[in-house]
Amino acid sequence: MKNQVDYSLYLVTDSTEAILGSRDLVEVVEQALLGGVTIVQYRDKSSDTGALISTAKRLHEKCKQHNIPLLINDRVDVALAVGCEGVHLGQDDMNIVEARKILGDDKIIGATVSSLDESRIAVERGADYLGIGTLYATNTKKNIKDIIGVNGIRKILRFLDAGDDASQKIKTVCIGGVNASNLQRVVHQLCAPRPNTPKPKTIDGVAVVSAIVGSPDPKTASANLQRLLASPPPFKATSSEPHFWFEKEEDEIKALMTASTKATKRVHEKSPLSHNMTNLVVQNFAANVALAIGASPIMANYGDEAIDLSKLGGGLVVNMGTVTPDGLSNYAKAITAYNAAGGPIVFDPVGAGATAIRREATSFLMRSGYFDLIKGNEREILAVARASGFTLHDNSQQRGVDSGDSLFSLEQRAYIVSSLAARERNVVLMTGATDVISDGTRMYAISNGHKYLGLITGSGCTLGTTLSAYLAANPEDKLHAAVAGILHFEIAAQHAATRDDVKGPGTFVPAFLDELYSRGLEIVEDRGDWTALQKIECIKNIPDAKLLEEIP
Ligand SMILES: Nc1ncnc2c1ncn2[C@@H]1O[C@H](COP(=O)(O)OP(=O)(O)OP(=O)(O)O)[C@@H](O)[C@H]1O
Ligand SMILES: Cc1ncsc1CCO
Repeated sequence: MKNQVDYSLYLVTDSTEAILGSRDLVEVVEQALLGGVTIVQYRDKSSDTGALISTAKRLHEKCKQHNIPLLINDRVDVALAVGCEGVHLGQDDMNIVEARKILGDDKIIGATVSSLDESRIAVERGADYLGIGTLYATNTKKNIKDIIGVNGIRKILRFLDAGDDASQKIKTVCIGGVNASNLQRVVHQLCAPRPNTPKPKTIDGVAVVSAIVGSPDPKTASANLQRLLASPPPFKATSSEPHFWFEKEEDEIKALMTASTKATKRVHEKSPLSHNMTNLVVQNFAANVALAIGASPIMANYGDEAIDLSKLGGGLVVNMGTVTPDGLSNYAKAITAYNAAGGPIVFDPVGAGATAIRREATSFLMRSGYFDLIKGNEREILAVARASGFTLHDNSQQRGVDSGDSLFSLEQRAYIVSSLAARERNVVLMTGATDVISDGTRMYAISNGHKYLGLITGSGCTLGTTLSAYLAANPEDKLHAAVAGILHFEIAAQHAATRDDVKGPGTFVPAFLDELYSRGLEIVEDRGDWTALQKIECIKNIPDAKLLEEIP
């Protein structure tokens, strides 16, 4: 019986005022059952035993009517008293072996784990499933130590895959901050293909708390999460399934140019908010670039403010150019808010590989949530690839925040960028004289721009600002949106640099702002055409060089 349990939409209850409010928990759970949750865990850390048993009995009645198992968090005695289907034990709760002796083999015993060691021990002690987390920080769970992100969960899944039969067969659910706006990408990221693993262990379910219990309509919220679980995510094929939609490269480029024109028009129509949490060097320049391309900038570094800002339909840039401990916790809050609202986030890991602090900051931010687009120069993207779990066969240490000469060929860069995008299930852009961008499947090299962009500070940062607005205004295809933003930015730079009044990097900056503005207007008013100026190449063949290896 317990082998048939469906862990896919796993409801964990919460009776706190902040989440349940004044509603009756049993009624909320009944609604969730009607909406389609597949298993329920009753979690209540504050009620006394009598109240726990009484609520658990009522919950069990409802669960039985729907043929759904009920587990009790922490309290084996309550599970016994109620006769429900099992328990879920945290690291500080009763040992699994003891619980098994009391409950017997037929009951379900789950365990919370957040490390390889805890997973190994839980399997050895005979847990039926693992609740792996914390995935993302939530308002109820802020203990940073336990936040392991998608990568931490992937590591545990791999570890289980490499273990004995019990390890391979154990069921898994992820927990922490899963909601309707991130559920598909979390599952999608956790199911990313792995080299030499034809059928990798994937997650069996997602545990949800606030997105159901805190919803004013738990039935609809659960049904919506079920629908999201059942439908394919809005992503295209992955890099393990090469998929090109155009037989001829020129057709692909033509489609890209049509999409770019549309994307620029949309930025002007919508004037999306570009919320910048950026470094101290570029604040003013970034705000001016946002205005010049038709977006609405706001420089807002207070993390809690993102809860409101994220609901305004804009995009967020997290740029760690002048990172501080305070900054990091503010970025994490904003990432949580934008992920919850579903707004795009551009991550600019400035100087990512330069110091130990920046390497740790990169890894912390990658654990804090999902980035729709990660952009950086070559060395920064290499550092991000390491933080994502790749080993790179390159020992170069980043020197400053600006990119130096390229370490790799164009094809090698495309390989790195597309591998990272496939693993993160997002878009990755590596800037330089030639930019390389990929969503894990499609790969483009863009050679527009001008060398003056490399001679002023903040060209990469303000490109990030530009991309946040392009992604916000064009959510249906992030790769196309980003290409459009890059073209707008770089073709404007070409125009500016070749003007008679521009004598060098100093006079280039104001001319660049003027040209960003005029190029946008030309497109909007159907006076301009970038087709003749674009220098885009589709990259179809990447080397099978062992440049990157996923950490086993
Ligand atoms: N030599 C060049 N020729 C053409 N375009 C360039 C050149 N160098 C940089 N760029 C363009 O400048 C922008 C920023 O890229 P770059 O790699 O210099 O970013 P970065 O090092 O992160 O910059 P920063 O740290 O100053 O913000 C991109 O649009 C890129 O294409
Ligand atoms: C120069 C510099 N230092 C930290 S951020 C920054 C802006 C360019 O990335």
